[in-house]
Amino acid sequence: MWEDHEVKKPCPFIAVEGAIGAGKTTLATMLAERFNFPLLKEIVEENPFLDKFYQNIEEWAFQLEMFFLCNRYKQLEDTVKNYVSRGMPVVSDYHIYKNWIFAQRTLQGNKREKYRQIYHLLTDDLPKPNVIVYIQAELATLLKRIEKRGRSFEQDIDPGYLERLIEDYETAITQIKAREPETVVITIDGNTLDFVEHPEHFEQIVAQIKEHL
Ligand SMILES: Nc1ncnc2c1ncn2[C@@H]1O[C@H](COP(=O)(O)OP(=O)(O)O)[C@@H](O)[C@H]1O
Ligand SMILES: Nc1nc2c(ncn2[C@H]2C[C@H](O)[C@@H](COP(=O)(O)O)O2)c(=O)[nH]1
Repeated sequence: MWEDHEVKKPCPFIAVEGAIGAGKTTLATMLAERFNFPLLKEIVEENPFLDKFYQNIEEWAFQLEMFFLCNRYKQLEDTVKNYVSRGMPVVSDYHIYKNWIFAQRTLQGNKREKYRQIYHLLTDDLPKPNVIVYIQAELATLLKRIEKRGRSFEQDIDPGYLERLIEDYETAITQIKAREPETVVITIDGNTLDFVEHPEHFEQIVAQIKEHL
């Protein structure tokens, strides 16, 4: 149980967010290790639609978004059962809202409306993270990191798509701040803070998070 407080604060459910390649998985893994919290990690490599999606977004968007949604729903259901409902902290490399951020960008018309209804049915009653670590990164940074990560199906991602996602994330974070004032949002400058190469940058982030735990 999480009972390490003089003033009662909620048990940490931390989500690391940011656009593709911002450094979510890397930072979430480092934070989980540092705080000794269980890590909830995105399933990417086994996704059967990602490759096809990047070749033809319009054709494959609905299948891909549904696959991500169902996978994350199952993962979060397990996380709630195993950790959150038992008062145990957890760190995740995504927020469930990510599904809707992407779906608004990739789906149109009837399919978007069908997806919206299913998204709300599945997620409205799920516990949401109470701390969001948002890694803000510009296009040049994302492109560099995507190249560094080297997944073949991501190497030809349209920079315009990434640019729009950067804007979508900015909008989404602003909306979350307004809608959920109780959620702590910590914004990290992913362009200048290099927590991979510079341990002192990581320590800076840890100190910022500790203030809210
Ligand atoms: N702050 C950083 N500085 C330098 N390289 C980074 C940084 N964060 C992540 N990386 C590298 O960039 C690539 C993408 O990071 P990753 O954590 O997979 O991003 P995301 O999960 O947001 O898509 C990886 O190769 C990782 O090692
Ligand atoms: N269309 C969507 N694509 C998604 C979603 N979640 C992840 N992704 C893509 C983006 C990357 O190519 C890859 C891994 O994601 P990272 O954010 O960890 O880089 O999968 C989604 O919900 N919809």
